[in-house]
Amino acid sequence: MKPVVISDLSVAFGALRVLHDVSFDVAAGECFGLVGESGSGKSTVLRCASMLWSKWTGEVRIGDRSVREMSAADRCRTLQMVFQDPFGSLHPRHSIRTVLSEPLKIQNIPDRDDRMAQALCDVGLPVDFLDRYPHQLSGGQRQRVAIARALIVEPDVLFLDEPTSALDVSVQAEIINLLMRLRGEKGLTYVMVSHDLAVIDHMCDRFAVMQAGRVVEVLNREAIAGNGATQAYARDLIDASLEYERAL
Ligand SMILES: Nc1ncnc2c1ncn2[C@@H]1O[C@H](COP(=O)(O)OP(=O)(O)OP(=O)(O)O)[C@@H](O)[C@H]1O
Repeated sequence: MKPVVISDLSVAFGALRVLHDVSFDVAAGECFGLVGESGSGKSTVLRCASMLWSKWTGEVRIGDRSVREMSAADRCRTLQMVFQDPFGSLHPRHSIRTVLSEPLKIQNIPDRDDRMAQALCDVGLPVDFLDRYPHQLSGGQRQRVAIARALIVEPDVLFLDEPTSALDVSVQAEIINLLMRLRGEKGLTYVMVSHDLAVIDHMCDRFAVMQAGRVVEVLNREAIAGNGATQAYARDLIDASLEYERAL
C-alpha cells in the first residue's frame, strides 16, 4: 500500500491559473475524495498528478517517489486512472481481449491469458467476455472492463474521475461496492473526484472541498451528516447537498 502526497500543485492554461498551491495527503489504503463546483479544478488535479498533463509546478509523491522521477512504464504500474465515461474510454473496434492484453504487452508482463481471466473474475465478469466488443456490453459492464484494465498491471493507486456518474443509479451502487471490495482486497489507495456527496460519504475516509482551484477545507467523512465544515463555502456545499437529498 502506498500513500499519495500532493504539495503546492499549481497549473495555468495560458493566462488562466487553474490550480493554486493545492496540497493534501492521502494515507496508504485510504479513499480520499475531491468535491467542489464545476470548474473548480478537481479533474485537473488528477490529470496533473498522473502526468497526463505535465506542465505544472509543485510535487506529487507516491510512496517515496516523485511521479516526475518515474519512467512512463513505472508510473503506469504505480498509478492508473478510471474515467467517467466507460464508452469513451474503450476503443469501439477493440475486443475486450485487446483492451486487457495491451497494457500487459506494453509492460512485458507474462501469463497474459491467466491474468486477463483473473482480471475479469475480479470485476465480476465472465471470461467469455474477452471476445466481446464495447458496444455489446452495458454501461456498468463497460465500467467493469475499464476497472479491470486499470487493475491488470497491479497498480498501487487508482485515480477515479467521477467513476459512476455516467451510470444508472442501481448500477452506480454495484460499481461503488465493487470499487470498495477491490480496494480492501488489493490494498489500493484511491483519490476520487465526485460531485455526489452521497458517494463520497459511502466510499471516502476524508475529502477535500475545492473552490476556484484551491483546497478550501479537508474534512472527515463524518463531517457530512452533521455538516461539520468550518469554512463557509464547504458548509454551503454540504448544506446544498443535504437539502437536495432531503428533497428526493
Ligand atoms: N486543457 C485545458 N485548457 C484550458 N483550460 C482548461 C483545460 N483543462 C481544464 N481547463 C479549465 O480548468 C478549469 C478546471 O477544470 P476541471 O475540469 O479541472 O474542473 P472540475 O472541477 O473537474 O469540473 P467538472 O466538475 O465540471 O468536471 C476550468 O475552468 C476548465 O475550463
